[in-house]
Amino acid sequence: MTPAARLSAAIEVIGTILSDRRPAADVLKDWGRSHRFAGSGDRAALSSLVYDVLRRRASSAFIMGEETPRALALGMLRLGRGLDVEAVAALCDGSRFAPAPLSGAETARLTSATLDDAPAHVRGDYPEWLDASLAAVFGEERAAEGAALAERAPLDLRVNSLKGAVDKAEQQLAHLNPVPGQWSPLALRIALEADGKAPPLTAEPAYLKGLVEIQDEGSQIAAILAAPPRGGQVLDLCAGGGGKTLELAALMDGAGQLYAYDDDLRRLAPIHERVQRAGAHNVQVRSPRGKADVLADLEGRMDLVLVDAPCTGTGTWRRNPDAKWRMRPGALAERIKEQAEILDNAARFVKPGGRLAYITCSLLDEENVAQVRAFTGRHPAFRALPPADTVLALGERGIALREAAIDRPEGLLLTPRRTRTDGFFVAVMVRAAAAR
Ligand SMILES: C[S@@+](CC[C@H](N)C(=O)[O-])C[C@H]1O[C@@H](n2cnc3c(N)ncnc32)[C@H](O)[C@@H]1O
Repeated sequence: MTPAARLSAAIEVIGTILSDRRPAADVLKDWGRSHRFAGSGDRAALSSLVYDVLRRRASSAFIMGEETPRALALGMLRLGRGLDVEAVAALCDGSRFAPAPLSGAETARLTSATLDDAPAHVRGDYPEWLDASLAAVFGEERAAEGAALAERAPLDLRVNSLKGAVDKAEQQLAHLNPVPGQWSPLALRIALEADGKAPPLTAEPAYLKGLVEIQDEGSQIAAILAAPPRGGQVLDLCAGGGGKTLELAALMDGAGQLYAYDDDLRRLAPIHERVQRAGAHNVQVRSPRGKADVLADLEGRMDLVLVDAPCTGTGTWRRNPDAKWRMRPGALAERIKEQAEILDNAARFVKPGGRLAYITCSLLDEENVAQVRAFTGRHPAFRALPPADTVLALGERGIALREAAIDRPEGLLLTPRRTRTDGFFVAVMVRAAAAR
C-alpha cells in the first residue's frame, strides 16, 4: 500500500471506531481480516496512524474546526507527525486509493490554525470531564502533562538479575541500541522506529531465556520503592500476569517466600510460564478457588504486602490512547470502591512492623492520595512513610527522582512529563509494631 492508501484506510478505521464506539484494537483486527492483501508492514503502519490520531483527537479536532475522521487524521499529521501543509497535500492528491484533495478551508487551517486559545483539555488531549481532577493534581501544568501523555512511549526492558547482569543484556541486545534507564538500575530503554513500531523483542533469545522482561521503568521503580526484604515473606495481592511478581522475586534474590495472588484466574494464568522462564524459584502462586480463602494462612505474617491495584490506567495513556476516550465517570467510581476494599483486605496480612505498598498507574488524587488518607483513617495502626524515606531504596538516584516527581506526604507520583516513565503512584505504609 502507498502512504496515501494507508492514510485512506486510517480515516476509514477511525470512522468505524467513532461511529460504532468500538475498541480500536478490535476494529483494526477486523480491518486486517477483510484486507488480506495488506502485509504486516501495512498493518503496522495503519495501526500506528490510528493510534496517533487517537492520541491527539481533541487538539486535531480543534485546529481543523471539526471532528470528522478525515479532520482528525489531517490534524494529527500536522500536530503529531509535524507535516506541513504541502506534505499533507501531497498525501491527499485524489489519485486512486488516496484521500480527496484538501479543500480551501482545510489548507487554511493546516497553514495557520494554532492551539493558542484552546482550553487545557484540548491542549492536553484528555476528556473534558477529567479536567477538574487533573487540575487538582497538576494545576496550570495539566495541559503540558496531558500533552506528554499523548506522546508515544518507548520500549522499556527490565533485566532479570536472576539470569544475568545489565551489561550481559546490553551485549545481547546491542543491535537494538539499548540505553540504560535514568532511575531503575535494572532498566534498558529501546527507542521505537520512526513509524512507532517496536522491534520484535519477544522473539529475541535474551527474552526467551528470561534475561529481560518488558516492563515500563515507572513500574520497575514502583516495585523497587516497595523494597521487598531479601529472605522475607511477601504477598503480591494483585499479581495479574506477574509483571511486578517477577521483579520482586529478583529483588529478593530468589530468597524468602513470595506469594502471588489475583482474584481473576485468567489474568493470573500467564504467571506460571513467566515464573519458569525467569527462574524465580521463590514464587508460590495462589490461585483463587471459588469462595475459599486461599490466603488465610498468611494472615498477620507478611513483611510486605504489595497492592498493585486495579485503576483507571490514566498514567498509561501513552500506551493505550484509545482508553482515555473510552473512560467513563462510572468506571472511576467503581475503581475507587474496589481499591478501598482491596486495601482493607490487604491490611490483615501485614505483620506488626510490616509494610503495605500501594501502587496505581493512575494520576488522579481520588485513586492515590485520597485512598491512602482514607485507608490510614480507617486503619490507625498504619502510617504512610514519607517519599523522602522510600526513595532511599534507589540510593542517589532516589533523591533526584523525588525532585523530578510529585512528592506528597502520602506517596510519590511519576509522570511521563516529569520522569519520562508511565504515570505511577507509589505509597508505602508501615504497620505499627505490636505493643510490648
Ligand atoms: C494493575 S493490575 C496488576 C498488574 C500486575 N501486578 C503486573 O505488574 O503485571 C490489577 C490486578 O488486580 C486484580 N484484582 C482486582 N480486584 C482484585 C481483588 N479483589 N483481589 C485481588 N486482585 C484483584 C485484577 O484482576 C488485576 O489483575
